[in-house]
Amino acid sequence: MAASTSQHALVSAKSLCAGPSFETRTSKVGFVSVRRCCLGARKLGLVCASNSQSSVMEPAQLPLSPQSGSTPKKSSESALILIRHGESLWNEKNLFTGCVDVPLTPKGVDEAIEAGKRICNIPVDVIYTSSLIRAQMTAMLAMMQHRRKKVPIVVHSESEQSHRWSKIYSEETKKQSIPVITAWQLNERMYGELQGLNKQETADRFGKEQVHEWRRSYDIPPPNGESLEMCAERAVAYFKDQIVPQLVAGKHVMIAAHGNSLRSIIMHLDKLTSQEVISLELSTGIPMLYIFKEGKFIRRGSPAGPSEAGVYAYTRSLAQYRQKLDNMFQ
Ligand SMILES: O=C(O)[C@@H](CO)OP(=O)(O)O
Repeated sequence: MAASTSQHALVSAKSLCAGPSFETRTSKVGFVSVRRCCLGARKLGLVCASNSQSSVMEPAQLPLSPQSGSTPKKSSESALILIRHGESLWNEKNLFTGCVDVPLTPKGVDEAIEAGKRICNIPVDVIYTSSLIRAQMTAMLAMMQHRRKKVPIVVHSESEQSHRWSKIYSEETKKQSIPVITAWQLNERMYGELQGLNKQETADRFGKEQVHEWRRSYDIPPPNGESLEMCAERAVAYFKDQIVPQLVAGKHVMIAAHGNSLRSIIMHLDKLTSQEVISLELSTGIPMLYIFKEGKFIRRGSPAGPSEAGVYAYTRSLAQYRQKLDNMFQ
Protein backbone atom coordinates (compact mmCIF):
# COMPACT_ATOMS: atom_id res chain seq x y z
CA MET A 1 0.00 0.00 0.00
CA ALA A 2 2.77 2.41 0.93
CA ALA A 3 4.61 1.82 -2.31
CA SER A 4 1.54 2.14 -4.49
CA THR A 5 0.26 5.31 -2.86
CA SER A 6 3.69 6.87 -2.90
CA GLN A 7 3.90 5.95 -6.52
CA HIS A 8 0.57 7.65 -7.04
CA ALA A 9 1.94 10.75 -5.37
CA LEU A 10 4.91 10.74 -7.68
CA VAL A 11 2.87 10.11 -10.77
CA SER A 12 0.54 12.96 -9.85
CA ALA A 13 3.49 15.21 -9.26
CA LYS A 14 5.23 14.10 -12.41
CA SER A 15 2.28 15.01 -14.54
CA LEU A 16 2.50 18.55 -13.21
CA CYS A 17 6.29 18.80 -13.08
CA ALA A 18 7.38 17.90 -16.56
CA GLY A 19 10.96 16.95 -17.30
CA PRO A 20 13.08 13.87 -16.98
CA SER A 21 14.82 14.87 -13.76
CA PHE A 22 12.31 13.43 -11.39
CA GLU A 23 12.75 11.06 -8.45
CA THR A 24 11.89 7.64 -9.75
CA ARG A 25 12.39 5.64 -6.57
CA THR A 26 9.19 5.30 -4.65
CA SER A 27 10.49 3.69 -1.50
CA LYS A 28 12.28 6.72 -0.09
CA VAL A 29 9.64 9.32 -0.48
CA GLY A 30 8.81 9.30 3.19
CA PHE A 31 5.08 9.55 2.62
CA VAL A 32 2.48 6.86 2.76
CA SER A 33 -1.22 6.86 2.10
CA VAL A 34 -1.51 10.20 0.43
CA ARG A 35 -4.21 10.11 -2.18
CA ARG A 36 -3.82 13.56 -3.56
CA CYS A 37 -0.50 15.26 -4.09
CA CYS A 38 1.30 18.05 -5.86
CA LEU A 39 -1.76 20.17 -6.10
CA GLY A 40 -0.28 23.11 -4.26
CA ALA A 41 -1.71 25.57 -6.69
CA ARG A 42 -3.51 27.54 -4.05
CA LYS A 43 -2.81 31.22 -4.00
CA LEU A 44 -1.03 31.88 -0.75
CA GLY A 45 -1.40 34.88 1.45
CA LEU A 46 1.74 36.73 0.51
CA VAL A 47 1.34 39.57 2.94
CA CYS A 48 4.00 39.56 5.61
CA ALA A 49 2.52 40.07 9.03
CA SER A 50 4.52 41.86 11.70
CA ASN A 51 7.71 39.90 12.13
CA SER A 52 9.01 39.83 15.66
CA GLN A 53 12.12 37.99 14.50
CA SER A 54 13.11 40.34 11.73
CA SER A 55 13.09 43.32 14.05
CA VAL A 56 16.10 41.90 15.82
CA MET A 57 17.92 40.30 12.92
CA GLU A 58 20.88 41.69 11.05
CA PRO A 59 19.70 42.92 7.65
CA ALA A 60 22.86 41.68 5.96
CA GLN A 61 22.47 38.29 7.60
CA LEU A 62 18.86 38.01 6.81
CA PRO A 63 16.87 36.85 3.90
CA LEU A 64 15.17 39.73 2.18
CA SER A 65 11.56 40.31 2.97
CA PRO A 66 8.96 42.13 0.90
CA GLN A 67 8.63 44.53 3.84
CA SER A 68 12.27 45.49 3.61
CA GLY A 69 11.60 47.22 0.30
CA SER A 70 13.57 44.65 -1.71
CA THR A 71 12.20 43.65 -5.06
CA PRO A 72 11.07 40.03 -5.13
CA LYS A 73 12.67 38.00 -7.89
CA LYS A 74 9.40 37.47 -9.74
CA SER A 75 10.54 34.97 -12.30
CA SER A 76 12.74 32.97 -9.96
CA GLU A 77 11.91 29.76 -8.23
CA SER A 78 12.77 28.89 -4.65
CA ALA A 79 13.45 25.55 -3.04
CA LEU A 80 11.56 24.56 0.08
CA ILE A 81 12.97 21.56 1.96
CA LEU A 82 11.00 19.95 4.78
CA ILE A 83 12.69 17.51 7.15
CA ARG A 84 11.17 15.70 10.08
CA HIS A 85 13.79 15.34 12.82
CA GLY A 86 15.71 12.08 13.19
CA GLU A 87 14.77 9.47 15.77
CA SER A 88 14.65 10.90 19.32
CA LEU A 89 15.35 9.10 22.58
CA TRP A 90 11.60 9.01 23.26
CA ASN A 91 10.76 7.77 19.75
CA GLU A 92 13.13 4.92 20.58
CA LYS A 93 11.38 4.26 23.90
CA ASN A 94 7.93 4.56 22.25
CA LEU A 95 6.88 7.43 24.53
CA PHE A 96 4.48 10.24 23.63
CA THR A 97 6.79 13.21 23.21
CA GLY A 98 4.92 16.30 22.03
CA CYS A 99 6.60 19.45 23.35
CA VAL A 100 8.99 17.65 25.73
CA ASP A 101 12.47 18.66 24.59
CA VAL A 102 14.23 15.33 23.97
CA PRO A 103 17.47 14.93 21.96
CA LEU A 104 18.24 12.57 19.08
CA THR A 105 19.50 9.02 19.48
CA PRO A 106 22.71 7.98 17.67
CA LYS A 107 20.41 6.53 15.00
CA GLY A 108 18.65 9.92 14.81
CA VAL A 109 22.04 11.60 14.38
CA ASP A 110 22.81 9.23 11.48
CA GLU A 111 19.41 9.92 9.93
CA ALA A 112 20.04 13.66 10.10
CA ILE A 113 23.45 13.21 8.45
CA GLU A 114 21.87 11.06 5.72
CA ALA A 115 19.19 13.71 5.19
CA GLY A 116 21.96 16.26 4.81
CA LYS A 117 23.65 14.17 2.12
CA ARG A 118 20.38 14.10 0.20
CA ILE A 119 20.08 17.87 0.15
CA CYS A 120 23.76 18.74 -0.11
CA ASN A 121 23.36 20.10 -3.64
CA ILE A 122 20.20 22.10 -3.04
CA PRO A 123 20.57 25.78 -2.17
CA VAL A 124 19.63 26.87 1.36
CA ASP A 125 19.54 30.56 2.34
CA VAL A 126 17.61 30.42 5.59
CA ILE A 127 16.69 27.64 8.00
CA TYR A 128 13.62 27.47 10.22
CA THR A 129 13.40 24.98 13.05
CA SER A 130 11.10 24.50 15.99
CA SER A 131 12.32 25.55 19.42
CA LEU A 132 12.97 21.88 20.25
CA ILE A 133 16.48 20.44 20.30
CA ARG A 134 15.69 17.36 18.17
CA ALA A 135 14.70 19.57 15.23
CA GLN A 136 17.65 21.89 15.77
CA MET A 137 20.13 19.00 15.98
CA THR A 138 18.66 17.63 12.75
CA ALA A 139 19.00 20.97 10.96
CA MET A 140 22.59 21.48 12.10
CA LEU A 141 23.74 17.93 11.38
CA ALA A 142 22.10 18.03 7.96
CA MET A 143 23.77 21.34 7.10
CA MET A 144 27.19 19.95 8.06
CA GLN A 145 26.87 17.80 4.93
CA HIS A 146 26.07 20.66 2.59
CA ARG A 147 28.62 21.17 -0.16
CA ARG A 148 28.42 24.96 -0.01
CA LYS A 149 29.88 24.82 3.52
CA LYS A 150 28.11 27.91 4.82
CA VAL A 151 27.86 28.05 8.61
CA PRO A 152 24.37 27.77 10.11
CA ILE A 153 24.03 30.33 12.90
CA VAL A 154 21.15 30.45 15.35
CA VAL A 155 19.51 33.87 15.44
CA HIS A 156 18.90 34.86 19.05
CA SER A 157 15.87 37.06 19.35
CA GLU A 158 14.91 36.47 22.96
CA SER A 159 16.15 39.89 24.09
CA GLU A 160 17.78 43.02 22.75
CA GLN A 161 20.93 41.99 24.61
CA SER A 162 21.07 38.52 23.09
CA HIS A 163 20.76 40.15 19.68
CA ARG A 164 23.52 42.64 20.44
CA TRP A 165 25.84 40.05 21.98
CA SER A 166 25.59 37.74 18.99
CA LYS A 167 26.36 40.43 16.41
CA ILE A 168 28.81 39.56 13.63
CA TYR A 169 31.17 42.35 12.58
CA SER A 170 32.42 40.97 9.27
CA GLU A 171 30.29 41.29 6.14
CA GLU A 172 32.24 38.48 4.50
CA THR A 173 31.62 36.17 7.46
CA LYS A 174 27.92 37.04 7.33
CA LYS A 175 27.85 36.09 3.66
CA GLN A 176 29.22 32.69 4.57
CA SER A 177 26.50 32.10 7.17
CA ILE A 178 22.94 30.83 7.06
CA PRO A 179 20.51 32.23 9.64
CA VAL A 180 18.72 29.60 11.68
CA ILE A 181 15.42 30.92 13.00
CA THR A 182 13.76 29.00 15.79
CA ALA A 183 10.02 29.24 16.31
CA TRP A 184 7.80 27.52 18.88
CA GLN A 185 5.00 27.61 16.32
CA LEU A 186 6.81 24.82 14.43
CA ASN A 187 6.96 22.63 17.55
CA GLU A 188 5.42 19.17 17.69
CA ARG A 189 1.78 19.24 18.70
CA MET A 190 1.40 19.45 22.44
CA TYR A 191 0.36 15.99 23.58
CA GLY A 192 -1.17 17.08 26.89
CA GLU A 193 -1.43 14.44 29.58
CA LEU A 194 -0.07 11.76 27.26
CA GLN A 195 3.43 13.30 27.25
CA GLY A 196 5.90 10.84 28.74
CA LEU A 197 3.47 7.90 28.66
CA ASN A 198 4.33 4.72 26.80
CA LYS A 199 2.26 4.42 23.61
CA GLN A 200 1.70 0.67 23.95
CA GLU A 201 0.82 0.86 27.65
CA THR A 202 -1.59 3.73 26.94
CA ALA A 203 -3.29 1.64 24.25
CA ASP A 204 -3.54 -1.31 26.67
CA ARG A 205 -5.07 0.97 29.30
CA PHE A 206 -7.47 3.11 27.26
CA GLY A 207 -8.02 0.83 24.26
CA LYS A 208 -6.47 0.87 20.82
CA GLU A 209 -9.33 2.84 19.22
CA GLN A 210 -9.22 5.62 21.81
CA VAL A 211 -5.47 6.00 21.49
CA HIS A 212 -5.69 5.91 17.69
CA GLU A 213 -8.31 8.67 17.88
CA TRP A 214 -6.01 10.78 20.06
CA ARG A 215 -3.06 10.15 17.77
CA ARG A 216 -4.60 10.35 14.34
CA SER A 217 -7.92 12.15 14.35
CA TYR A 218 -7.91 15.65 12.92
CA ASP A 219 -9.91 17.58 15.46
CA ILE A 220 -10.03 15.48 18.63
CA PRO A 221 -7.31 16.57 21.08
CA PRO A 222 -5.70 14.22 23.60
CA PRO A 223 -6.52 15.17 27.23
CA ASN A 224 -5.42 18.79 27.71
CA GLY A 225 -3.38 18.69 24.52
CA GLU A 226 -3.61 19.96 20.95
CA SER A 227 -5.47 18.29 18.10
CA LEU A 228 -3.80 18.25 14.70
CA GLU A 229 -6.21 21.02 13.74
CA MET A 230 -4.99 23.21 16.62
CA CYS A 231 -1.37 22.48 15.74
CA ALA A 232 -2.08 23.32 12.08
CA GLU A 233 -3.61 26.64 13.05
CA ARG A 234 -0.37 27.97 14.58
CA ALA A 235 2.10 26.14 12.30
CA VAL A 236 0.40 27.15 9.04
CA ALA A 237 -0.14 30.73 10.23
CA TYR A 238 3.60 30.95 10.96
CA PHE A 239 4.42 29.39 7.61
CA LYS A 240 2.26 31.90 5.73
CA ASP A 241 3.34 34.93 7.75
CA GLN A 242 7.06 34.31 8.12
CA ILE A 243 8.26 31.69 5.65
CA VAL A 244 6.28 32.38 2.47
CA PRO A 245 7.61 35.96 2.26
CA GLN A 246 11.16 34.55 2.16
CA LEU A 247 10.22 32.25 -0.70
CA VAL A 248 8.53 35.13 -2.51
CA ALA A 249 11.79 37.09 -2.13
CA GLY A 250 13.59 34.25 -3.93
CA LYS A 251 15.17 32.72 -0.82
CA HIS A 252 15.69 28.97 -0.54
CA VAL A 253 14.30 27.68 2.74
CA MET A 254 14.78 24.57 4.83
CA ILE A 255 12.38 23.69 7.65
CA ALA A 256 13.37 21.08 10.23
CA ALA A 257 10.39 20.26 12.40
CA HIS A 258 8.11 17.47 13.57
CA GLY A 259 5.66 14.82 12.41
CA ASN A 260 2.55 16.85 13.17
CA SER A 261 3.73 20.41 12.49
CA LEU A 262 5.02 19.22 9.10
CA ARG A 263 1.86 17.25 8.37
CA SER A 264 -0.02 20.51 8.96
CA ILE A 265 2.18 22.40 6.52
CA ILE A 266 2.01 19.61 3.92
CA MET A 267 -1.77 19.57 4.29
CA HIS A 268 -1.71 23.25 3.38
CA LEU A 269 0.80 22.87 0.51
CA ASP A 270 -0.84 19.84 -1.07
CA LYS A 271 -4.39 20.93 -0.24
CA LEU A 272 -5.11 17.69 1.57
CA THR A 273 -8.46 17.26 3.24
CA SER A 274 -8.70 16.53 6.97
CA GLN A 275 -9.45 12.93 6.00
CA GLU A 276 -6.36 12.69 3.80
CA VAL A 277 -3.95 14.27 6.26
CA ILE A 278 -4.70 11.79 9.02
CA SER A 279 -3.30 8.96 6.92
CA LEU A 280 -0.17 10.91 6.00
CA GLU A 281 2.86 9.52 7.86
CA LEU A 282 6.28 11.12 7.65
CA SER A 283 9.46 9.14 8.13
CA THR A 284 12.15 10.55 10.38
CA GLY A 285 15.04 12.18 8.58
CA ILE A 286 13.68 12.01 5.03
CA PRO A 287 13.82 15.40 3.29
CA MET A 288 10.97 16.46 1.04
CA LEU A 289 11.46 19.06 -1.66
CA TYR A 290 8.97 21.58 -3.01
CA ILE A 291 9.57 24.26 -5.59
CA PHE A 292 7.86 27.59 -5.08
CA LYS A 293 7.26 29.31 -8.38
CA GLU A 294 4.78 31.99 -9.40
CA GLY A 295 2.90 31.67 -6.14
CA LYS A 296 2.52 27.90 -6.39
CA PHE A 297 4.09 25.02 -4.54
CA ILE A 298 5.12 22.04 -6.66
CA ARG A 299 6.14 18.89 -4.88
CA ARG A 300 9.35 17.37 -6.28
CA GLY A 301 9.64 14.28 -4.09
CA SER A 302 12.57 13.35 -1.91
CA PRO A 303 16.06 14.04 -3.21
CA ALA A 304 18.37 11.06 -3.56
CA GLY A 305 21.84 10.98 -2.05
CA PRO A 306 24.68 12.39 -4.19
CA SER A 307 26.34 9.01 -4.66
CA GLU A 308 23.13 7.25 -5.67
CA ALA A 309 22.66 6.59 -9.34
CA GLY A 310 19.60 7.88 -11.10
CA VAL A 311 17.83 11.12 -11.65
CA TYR A 312 15.84 13.04 -9.10
CA ALA A 313 13.94 16.08 -8.27
CA TYR A 314 16.12 18.75 -9.87
CA THR A 315 14.63 21.56 -11.82
CA ARG A 316 16.81 23.35 -14.36
CA SER A 317 17.89 26.03 -11.89
CA LEU A 318 18.68 23.43 -9.22
CA ALA A 319 20.78 21.57 -11.77
CA GLN A 320 22.60 24.83 -12.50
CA TYR A 321 23.25 25.33 -8.79
CA ARG A 322 24.66 21.83 -8.54
CA GLN A 323 26.87 22.55 -11.54
CA LYS A 324 28.10 25.71 -9.80
CA LEU A 325 29.02 23.65 -6.74
CA ASP A 326 30.80 21.12 -8.95
CA ASN A 327 32.81 23.94 -10.50
CA MET A 328 33.58 25.51 -7.11
CA PHE A 329 34.63 22.36 -5.32
CA GLN A 330 36.28 20.16 -7.91
O1 LIG B 1 5.04 11.37 20.39
C1 LIG B 1 4.91 12.33 19.59
O2 LIG B 1 5.12 13.50 19.90
C2 LIG B 1 4.44 12.06 18.16
C3 LIG B 1 5.58 12.01 17.18
O3 LIG B 1 6.59 11.10 17.55
O4 LIG B 1 3.75 10.84 18.14
P1 LIG B 1 2.63 10.45 17.10
O5 LIG B 1 3.22 9.37 16.26
O6 LIG B 1 1.51 9.93 17.95
O7 LIG B 1 2.21 11.65 16.31
